[in-house]
Amino acid sequence: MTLEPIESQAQAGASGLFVMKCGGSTLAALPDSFFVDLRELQLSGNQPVIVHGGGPAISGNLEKLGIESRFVNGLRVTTEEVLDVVEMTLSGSINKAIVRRIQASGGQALGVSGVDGNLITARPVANHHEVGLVGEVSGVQAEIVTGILAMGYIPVIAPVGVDGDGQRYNINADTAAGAVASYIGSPSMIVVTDVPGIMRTVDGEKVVLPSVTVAQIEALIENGEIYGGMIPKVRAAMDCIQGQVSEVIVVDGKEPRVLSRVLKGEALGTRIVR
Ligand SMILES: Nc1ncnc2c1ncn2[C@@H]1O[C@H](COP(=O)(O)OP(=O)(O)O)[C@@H](O)[C@H]1O
Ligand SMILES: CC(=O)N[C@@H](CCC(=O)OP(=O)(O)O)C(=O)O
Repeated sequence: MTLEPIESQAQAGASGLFVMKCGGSTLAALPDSFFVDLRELQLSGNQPVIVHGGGPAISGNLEKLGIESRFVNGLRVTTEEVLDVVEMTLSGSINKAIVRRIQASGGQALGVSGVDGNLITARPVANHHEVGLVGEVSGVQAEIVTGILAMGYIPVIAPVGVDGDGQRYNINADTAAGAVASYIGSPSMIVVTDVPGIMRTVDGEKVVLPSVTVAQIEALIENGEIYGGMIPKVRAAMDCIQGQVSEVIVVDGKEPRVLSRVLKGEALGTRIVR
């Protein structure tokens, strides 16, 4: 398999619209300068949309409450009892912590979960017999996202979905972010995590792949070089890289001014392209 660098394509496009997924692995470690960079991007006419995770915080809260938690293929087995903690953590403390950090940097943010205004509608995943109340996205009310942007706020979205009967679902944050990017027609999605990109071992050394195509990803999953928490990211990328979403970039949130550098097309992290 050859993995040649591929030139960056759309970045934020003319609209300045981009979706950023922020993983629970990195949220607490994000420096204040990350939010200053975000604020400056917003001031210069970009339209950031944030979808966040919070897996480690959910696991911590479940442990404190003595509720058992386990994952099947990267998805948390979710009962109603677990879902109470998932919703409390994602839509509550994590969502509001991000909103507060943006506001403290001088930016304007409005936090919602996928439940608010039926923003993210969901249905049970195919393997719901194994994982319980985990959802896949059946729709996104794009006009809520664009409406929040039009008011001058950065939408901060927690990945909890709802169906027509009012049933809640736990949605993997990478999956939710990819769906939001698709439905709002964002040219790119930036996945901010705790590693410098998608890595593989070459001559016994770990190297970051500057770019990978959707076809190459399958081989990397097959040979075990992509595993665990990276799997939902690349699967979400494969699902959303079509239509208007032309690239998904996986980057480390601790890299200085990572968002503006990625949007300028700098070779940082891994770009997943068609
Ligand atoms: N090929 C790979 N390159 C880089 N990281 C990988 C790879 N395969 C698996 N991973 C794992 O994926 C993790 C990121 O996923 P996860 O912990 O779920 O983060 P997040 O909370 O940001 O969603 C990395 O810390 C690393 O352990
Ligand atoms: C179904 C499922 O597994 N949902 C995730 C939602 C949070 C998430 O995805 O957070 P990260 O991005 O930090 O991993 C969970 O319960 O942990």
